[in-house]
Amino acid sequence: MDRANKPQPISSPTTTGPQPQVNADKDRVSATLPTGDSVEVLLYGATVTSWKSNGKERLWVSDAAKLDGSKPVRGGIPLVFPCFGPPPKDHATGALPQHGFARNSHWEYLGSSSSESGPLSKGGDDSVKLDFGLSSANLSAEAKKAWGYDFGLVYSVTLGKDGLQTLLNVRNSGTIPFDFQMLLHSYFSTPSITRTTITGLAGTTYIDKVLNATTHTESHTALPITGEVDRVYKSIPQDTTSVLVDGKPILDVQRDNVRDSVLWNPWIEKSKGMGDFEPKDGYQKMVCVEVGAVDGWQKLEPGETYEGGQILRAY
Ligand SMILES: O=P(O)(O)OC[C@H]1O[C@H](O)[C@H](O)[C@@H](O)[C@@H]1O
Repeated sequence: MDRANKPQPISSPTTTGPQPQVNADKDRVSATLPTGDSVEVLLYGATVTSWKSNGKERLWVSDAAKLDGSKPVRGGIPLVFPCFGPPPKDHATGALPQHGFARNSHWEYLGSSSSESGPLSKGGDDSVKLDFGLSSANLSAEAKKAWGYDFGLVYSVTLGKDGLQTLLNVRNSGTIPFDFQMLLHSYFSTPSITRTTITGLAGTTYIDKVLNATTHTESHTALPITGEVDRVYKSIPQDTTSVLVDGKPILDVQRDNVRDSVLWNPWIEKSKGMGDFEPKDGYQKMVCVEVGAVDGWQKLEPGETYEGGQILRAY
């Protein structure tokens, strides 16, 4: 399917009036709603690099992010699959790089569809869904050698009046089972990290990667971010984690069939150590709330599928 080269305005035969617009070229696909809300996805990594809602950019992307396919994008929503972090050496993913291969593989644009129903189309408003695919057949020789399973991924990015949904579908298309982890490594924009708090994690057990991977229980109803944070919250009972500024929500992150979330801000020293993190004080303007399945492994038998993701709502 080589539809990526042609611009693809879409229209629905059942409705009149302004319709969502979709444009695709060989590197990226973008969609804009009549309201002006928009999303942009780079085929490299199927990385969402922009989501504008009510006139505001909601994702943070580093000024030094590589968008040319030479390195995973520092910002937006990189996709982590089939391993999170550095994989354990004695595991089937052990030869893969940190966070796996999905974020640095070239995905195929599978096309768009519009819908008047679904979680982002309340009251019959149009939403637009963009589908992207990656399978063992179009993996680099290097990644295939490191992880030789037969799989198919479909990543659906749906822009609606009420928010953005990103959903990953994983299929085992081979004859032997495999284990995987997945994560949507979202970098959200905030006007000021010192005015930012995170809610919806209280009572949850987390691994603190800054404190030698020790286990703790979250005690804050509204968690301030006052230094480097790198935590894996496991089996979160609440559906939604929210980002607040001055005590008011700016964004809800709703887990969709996944139960874990990583909270990350590199703060001063870690930002200095990342060549693609600019400006160096950019840590003041971002926070990562990353939903996924990263506590242990998901096992897929031949022919089975798994689906998980997030629904984002901006205020
Ligand atoms: O630098 P990257 O490979 O993109 O990883 C960026 C970050 O991703 C996650 O949030 C991990 O929990 C962090 O430990 C890691 O530093």
